[in-house]
Amino acid sequence: MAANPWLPLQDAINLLLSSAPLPAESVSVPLLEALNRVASQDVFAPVNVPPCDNSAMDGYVMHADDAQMGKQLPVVARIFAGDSKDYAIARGECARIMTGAPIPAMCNAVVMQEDVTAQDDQITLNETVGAGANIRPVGTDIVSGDCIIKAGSRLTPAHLTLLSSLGLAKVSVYPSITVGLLATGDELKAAGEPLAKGQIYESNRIGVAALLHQCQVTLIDYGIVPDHPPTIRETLETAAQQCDLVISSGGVSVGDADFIKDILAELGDVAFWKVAIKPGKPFAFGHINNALFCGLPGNPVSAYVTTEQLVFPLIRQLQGEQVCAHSHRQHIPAVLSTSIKRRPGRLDFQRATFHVDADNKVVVTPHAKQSSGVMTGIVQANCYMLIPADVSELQAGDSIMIQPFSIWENTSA
Ligand SMILES: Nc1nc2c(c(=O)[nH]1)N[C@H]1C(S)=C(S)[C@@H](COP(=O)(O)OP(=O)(O)OC[C@H]3O[C@@H](n4cnc5c(N)ncnc54)[C@H](O)[C@@H]3O)O[C@H]1N2
Ligand code: MOO
Repeated sequence: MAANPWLPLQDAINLLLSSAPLPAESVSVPLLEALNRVASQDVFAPVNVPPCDNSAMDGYVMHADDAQMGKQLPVVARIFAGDSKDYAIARGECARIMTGAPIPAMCNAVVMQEDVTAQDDQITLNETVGAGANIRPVGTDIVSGDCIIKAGSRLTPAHLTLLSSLGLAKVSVYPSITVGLLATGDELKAAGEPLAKGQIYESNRIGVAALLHQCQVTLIDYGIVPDHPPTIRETLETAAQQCDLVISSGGVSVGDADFIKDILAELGDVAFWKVAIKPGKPFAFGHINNALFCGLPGNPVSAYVTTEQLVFPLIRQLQGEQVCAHSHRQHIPAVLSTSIKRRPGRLDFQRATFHVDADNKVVVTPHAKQSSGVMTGIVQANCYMLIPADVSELQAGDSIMIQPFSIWENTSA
């Protein structure tokens, strides 16, 4: 047997990614329904944005030769945003212009109204400006024909705003994937039920479901399943028929009621089930017929961390993103505020809090309680602090990488 039978995280993610086919189909949906989904086609701009040169300020528009301090100019027109008239503004004249209004022919400078003295229909300039001042030229943002969104990009509110600015009401995205969730364990009770001795409230399904909401999957809840192999088998078979991916929690370690790996091996295959991360070492991955299967550890923090570190990259690729095993999350360097001693062997995702100090240094402090049953640690933290597998000791002042919570690396193609 190998000295370290646990799979390094990168290898585990690479195995997950190599099992995740990219979606083939595409659906066109209204923009708001596309939020957090993945573009299935490159999007090319059908128009220029802005469509014409326009004013960036409320002020006065003129030829730049007239935009000299002390100059007096008659105001011969008022131009509003959306105005389609062709104004003829001669040299030695100007027009009142509002933000967003088209720049008339022969004019090439706008002076802000704060920089003029206006009286009756005449202004005196208190500033000199050059050609192009306060003008947003046609196509500054987007030139017609530009590729503005690449296939494989996850669509954010900014993408939707951009698409809308081009007059597009729909966008092509990859179809939703269906994910089944179940929690195994005789001790688990649903909220609202009384607890008998030794029982606990089940919390992993809601935590995982809430995390997966961020990737817009269709969820099917298979509930709490007792540690009874025939019932687990039957639930997994049903879920595998109905879902692209089935996720269970609990029963994946080595206890006498940990049946998940054996049932997975019976119904399909186990690609791996031990990953060198802490928390989250027992994590089973495999197939049941055409469905992919992830068996999360039962401890709530372990289930949460493995969802973020292992299930997310898998789902993102299943949804059409091209995911990179080592940069699917944003990492930033930080300075450790305290010394740490620990048992090496697994990449540790310690729950921690970072802040930026007076010298602009990012300083990170691990949470006092690192047990994989302590969910308050995650709630109170704002990042994971990553201690490499081979490190057993760190000193205050050492440099260390952190992953801020809820910020994904932009791996868009
Ligand atoms: N001899 C060994 N024991 C354990 C090992 C090991 O390597 N050797 N690994 C430990 C690690 S690390 C973890 S993580 C856990 C994972 O075990 P399981 O996936 O089999 O999970 P369970 O035993 O079913 O449950 C663990 C723990 O979590 C509670 N739990 C389970 N499901 C839920 C849920 N849906 N909501 C809330 N809490 C849940 C459960 O009651 C247990 O307390 O194994 C270690 N053991
Ligand atoms: O890996 Mo377990 O998840 O350490 O508690």
